[in-house]
Amino acid sequence: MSNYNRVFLVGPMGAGKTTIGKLLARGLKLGFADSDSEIESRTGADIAWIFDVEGEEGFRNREESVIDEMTLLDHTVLATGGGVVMRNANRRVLASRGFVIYLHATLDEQIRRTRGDRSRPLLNGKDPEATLRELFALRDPLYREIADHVIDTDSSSPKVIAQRLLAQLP
Ligand SMILES: Nc1ncnc2c1ncn2[C@@H]1O[C@H](COP(=O)(O)OP(=O)(O)OP(=O)(O)O)[C@@H](O)[C@H]1O
Ligand SMILES: O=C(O)C1=C[C@@H](O)[C@@H](O)[C@H](O)C1
Ligand SMILES: [Mg+2]
Repeated sequence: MSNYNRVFLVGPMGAGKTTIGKLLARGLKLGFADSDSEIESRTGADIAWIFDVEGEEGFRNREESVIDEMTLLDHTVLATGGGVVMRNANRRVLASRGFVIYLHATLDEQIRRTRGDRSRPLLNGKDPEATLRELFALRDPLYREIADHVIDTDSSSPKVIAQRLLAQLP
């Protein structure tokens, strides 16, 4: 994988966008950025707080403006939030401004990787597994719609997946 200027990672919660993104950026000698972290540092509050106070709509508004800016950063691997594909405007800029990689994880693996982590407000309800299932049914086609490349993350470590991406991509 060479000559990549902007790489955007999409996929569900627990797919490894943040974890693999850092390794991939190192391998590509690119910078790394994460839209969730950027939203938190701009707001001065964590995502759970933003959902509490401003609701999901408030978070999505912040996310849309951060995505519009960050998809213009050159020499960067950008890890996005799991719900980024819910807005048309985000899908449009991701698809048109860089190389989009969909990190795919099965529902079972999403459940395993997110269990007990309270930092994802959408999973703090009564039945996080049902929520992950519903979100995945809705979003999987949208991740695929904008992806230039899809990689399965279920059965390998983040390090191996990053290496595989470095070797596989055109
Ligand atoms: N391939 C993998 N194998 C095993 N564990 C993994 C793998 N990828 C990620 N993980 C683990 O799953 C958890 C979630 O990973 P990470 O935070 O990178 O996901 P994410 O896609 O950025 O999620 P979000 O959309 O919520 O930001 C972390 O504890 C990470 O170490
Ligand atoms: O899947 C989602 O909708 C989310 C995923 C996280 O990355 C955060 O962006 C936030 O918790 C919402
Ligand atoms: Mg992340």
